[in-house]
Order: sequence, then C-alpha cells, then structure tokens
Amino acid sequence: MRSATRYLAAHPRDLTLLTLWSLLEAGQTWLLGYALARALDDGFLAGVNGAGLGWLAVAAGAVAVAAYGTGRVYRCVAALVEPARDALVRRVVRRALDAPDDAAVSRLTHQVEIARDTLAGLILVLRSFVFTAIGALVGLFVLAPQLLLVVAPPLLAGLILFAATLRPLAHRQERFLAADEAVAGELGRAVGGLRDIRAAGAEHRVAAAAAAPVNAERAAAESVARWAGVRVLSVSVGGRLPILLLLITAPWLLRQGVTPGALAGALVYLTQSLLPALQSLMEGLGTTGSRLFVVLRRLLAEPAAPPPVRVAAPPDPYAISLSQVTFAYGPHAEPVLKGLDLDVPAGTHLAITGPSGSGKSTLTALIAGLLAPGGGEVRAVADRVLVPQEAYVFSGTVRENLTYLCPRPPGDAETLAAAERIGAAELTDRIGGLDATADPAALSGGERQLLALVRAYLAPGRLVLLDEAASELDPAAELRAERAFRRRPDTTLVVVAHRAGAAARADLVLELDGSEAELTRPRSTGHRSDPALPL
Ligand SMILES: Nc1ncnc2c1ncn2[C@@H]1O[C@H](COP(=O)(O)OP(=O)(O)OP(=O)(O)O)[C@@H](O)[C@H]1O
Repeated sequence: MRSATRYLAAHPRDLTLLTLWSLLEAGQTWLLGYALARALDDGFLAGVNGAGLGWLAVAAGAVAVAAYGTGRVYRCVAALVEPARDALVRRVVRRALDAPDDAAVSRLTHQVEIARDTLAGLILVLRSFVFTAIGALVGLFVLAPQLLLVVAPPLLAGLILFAATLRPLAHRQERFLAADEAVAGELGRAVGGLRDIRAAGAEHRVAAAAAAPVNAERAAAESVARWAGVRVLSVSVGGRLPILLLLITAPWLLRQGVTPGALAGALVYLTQSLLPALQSLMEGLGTTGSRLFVVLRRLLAEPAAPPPVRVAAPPDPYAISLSQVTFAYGPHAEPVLKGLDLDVPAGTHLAITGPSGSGKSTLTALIAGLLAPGGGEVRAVADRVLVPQEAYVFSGTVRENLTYLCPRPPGDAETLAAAERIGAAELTDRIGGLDATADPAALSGGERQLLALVRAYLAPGRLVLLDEAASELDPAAELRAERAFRRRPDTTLVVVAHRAGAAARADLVLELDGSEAELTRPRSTGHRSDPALPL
C-alpha cells in the first residue's frame, strides 16, 4: 500500500488528469438522479410532458459526455500503469541475471502481466467508487438534505465494516495460497514416487504425511470463507440497507417536504450508482487487490543471495596462490581437484591443459572466485576478469558491448586500439563502427568471442582468465589475441588451452589429469623474463 501510494505521488500529472476526467463521471452520476427528479416533479407529475422529456434528454446527453470522459480515463490509467510495469520488468530481469532460477520466465511474463492488469483494474475500481459516491452524495444533498440522514449512516457503517475486513482477509488469502503450495509440493513428491510407495506398501504413511498440509489448507479455506461472509454483509449494510431505509422512511420524508421526484431520484442514485459501485469496489479490492498483493510480494521479494566467495590477496610476488585446494561438486561426488598447490608469479602466462572433464573450467572458476573450495585456500589478485567459452554479447551498441566492464568508459581511440590489438578491428568496422548495434544472433561464435576478448582487454583486471575464450577462432587469430594480452602491461594471463601450440607458448603449463596435476615449464619459452618459478 505504501509503495503504491509513493508510486502514485511520483506521477502527479497523470493523477491530476485522471481526477479531472473522473469528475465528468461524478457529474453524470449526479445529473442522472437530479434529472429524473426534475423530470417527475416539474414534468410528468406537473402535467408538463415536454419538460419531463427534456430533463430525460439532458440525462441521456450526460451519459454520452461521461462516456467520452471514461475513454480518457483509460488513457490516464495506461499512462500510470505502464511505467509501473516497466519498472517491474527491469527489477525481475535484474534479479534473474543476479540469481537465475526456473521461475524467472513465469515472473517476467505471467506474473508481471497479472500485476499490470490488476493494478489497472484496482485504480479503475477505486476511482470509480470515489467519484460515483461523490456524485451520488452531492445529488442526494441537492435533492433534499434529509435524504442524506437516511442514506449516509448505513453507507458509512458498510464501508467501515468493509475496511475492517481488508487486512484479515488478505492475510488469510495469503495463508491459503501458502497452504495450497504446500499441498501441491507434498502431492508432487508423492506422485513422483508412486511406484516406490506402492512397492514398499507405504501408502498409509504417505497419506498420513499428506494429511497435515491438506487439513491446514482446509482450515485456511474455511477462514477465508468466514471473512468473505463478513464482506458480503458489508455490501448489504452499505448498499442495500440504505434502499430499504429509504422505502421505510418514505412517508416521513414526504411529510418533511421531500418531493416524490426527489424520492425517485434518490432511489436511482442508490440502485444505479452507489450499489453497483460498492459491489465493484468490494469485488475489485477483494479479489483483484489480494491477487495484486500476492503477486507483487513475489515479484518484489529479494532472492536469497548466495554467500560471496572471499578470495584473499596472494603473497608477493604471486598473482595466484593455491594451497591444498580440494573441490567436489557435491558432498558425495568424486573431487575434481584434490590437494592442489599452485603458485603463479605476477606477469606470468599460465596454460591449463588436460583432457575433457579434468577440471580446467572448475579451476578457473575457483581462481575467479565463482566457486568456493571445499578445502584448502585460493588466493588471487583482486582485479580479475574471466572470459568463458560462451562469449556474452548483448543487443546494444558495439561500444557498450566493448566497454561495459570499464568503471570509467575509455575514449573511442583507446577502444579502437584495443580492438586492433586483439584482431577485432575488421569485425567492428564490418558491424558499422562503435555506434552500430551488435546483433548477437547475427554474429558467429568466433565473432562473439572476439568482442568478448576486446572487452576483457579493456577491463581493468590484472589477472585475465581465458577459459577456451578463443576456441572458435582460427589458430592465427587465437595467437594474435593471446599476444595482445601477453603484451598488456601488468597482466597475468591464464589460458585454458586445448591446442598443443597454446600450451607450448606459455611460461608455465599446468596439466590436469583426473585429480592429479603437474606443473611444467615448456622448453620453447624465452619471450619473457620470468621471476623465479616455483618448479
Ligand atoms: N555444475 C556442475 N555440477 C556437477 N558436476 C560438474 C559441474 N560442472 C562440472 N562438473 C563436473 O566436474 C568435472 C570437471 O569439469 P570441468 O568443466 O571443470 O572440466 P574441463 O576440464 O573444463 O572440461 P572441458 O575441457 O570439457 O571443458 C567434470 O566431471 C564435470 O562433469
């Protein structure tokens, strides 16, 4: 409620327009009863049929004018609701990128649309009730103030009763939904294991376990039904009791000087305007409101953030230092790495090789801090950039794609120079320059990898981890990109390499094989003066 009020307060213009157009509706409500009263008193009952018909024509004209206003109202509601929907979509996408889960697509499509529709419905219903009530109450007062004495008290009592049901009913509906989900979860598990349940003769135990959530759901449903009953009572008190009272007190009202036309007009206000508006309000707030409440809660709930992996700084002169690192993907899984020690001096080019599944990507993820070791310690310099095999290119300009890892965007000359060094200059030209839009689907795997490599080159990381990041480039292009990183000042380069040449070019080679690891220095180095290597 608070965030909805804050949101509406942030859109004063649309809210003002909505109010102004809604006033037309209030005017029509008022005119409907008033014109009928006049048509009777000054027209048909006074024997002047022309005047009666004239007043009825005025009422009909008012309906047409109000219909125009209603059309405008819909536009204002759209202007209010669409930005809310966009904000929700942004939030859902950000959350899905931070912590992807299976429900992200449902949230993005189904739930956001429900939120938008229900929010629009709610604004329409609330607004309609407020303005209809204003129009009807003003009309009653204008016809005869005594009418308000009869109508206002039950109407007020009904509204108070209704307001009192809002919170308890919403809570009970939420409890019911939670109970419903618990039943679905319990039954889902049981259905998945039906064959085993029958084989083990465990039907009674499973049924007993399912009884608790089923009973809880039944109790929750009964509680919702009780409060829904109170809500129906509030419609009767607020919308129907005034009609009854008006009929019962009709003789008294006539004695007080209220005209028959005014009485008929009052009945029109009550039956044609107030009662339907009250019913829509209760229906709207009751069903739509709770739906919105539940959906928004889900959409806005923050996911449980995975605990950050802390990677401490390595001792000098190393960029990476691993001691006795053990890692397995599950408590009962074979360890991928077992007791691995590795010290990589800053400025070194390390190649990690080994057969498929030997743990090369796992090791780079541990160094990058994406995985936490099960045992031992991983230490690495803080500024790191990891380029995975699946290069990520998004629909945006080439410039945005190349520079989005830079805290301060580099100039165009620097960006183009980086593209040139990596060997992507021809590609950026072909796409249409830095301002052209990159279409990820139209680029080949190798082209996407080139863009990701330039992005990593421009990023401030002193430790660059290339996990088969050039696997789709031809050997010459791969060599060029690799050389660019080697020549980049103050850079430690770790390359996961399948090609033999890539390993031969490195200062150090870590060969992984099962849980064994061997660190060697290839014979053909000599392009760089290494600090004392821990071999
Ligand atoms: N998320 C995961 N959950 C469970 N097991 C995984 C997961 N990721 C990798 N593994 C397993 O861990 C082992 C090492 O995988 P990893 O991807 O690190 O090997 P790799 O040497 O990089 O392989 P490749 O050369 O094929 O890319 C493999 O047996 C793999 O099946």
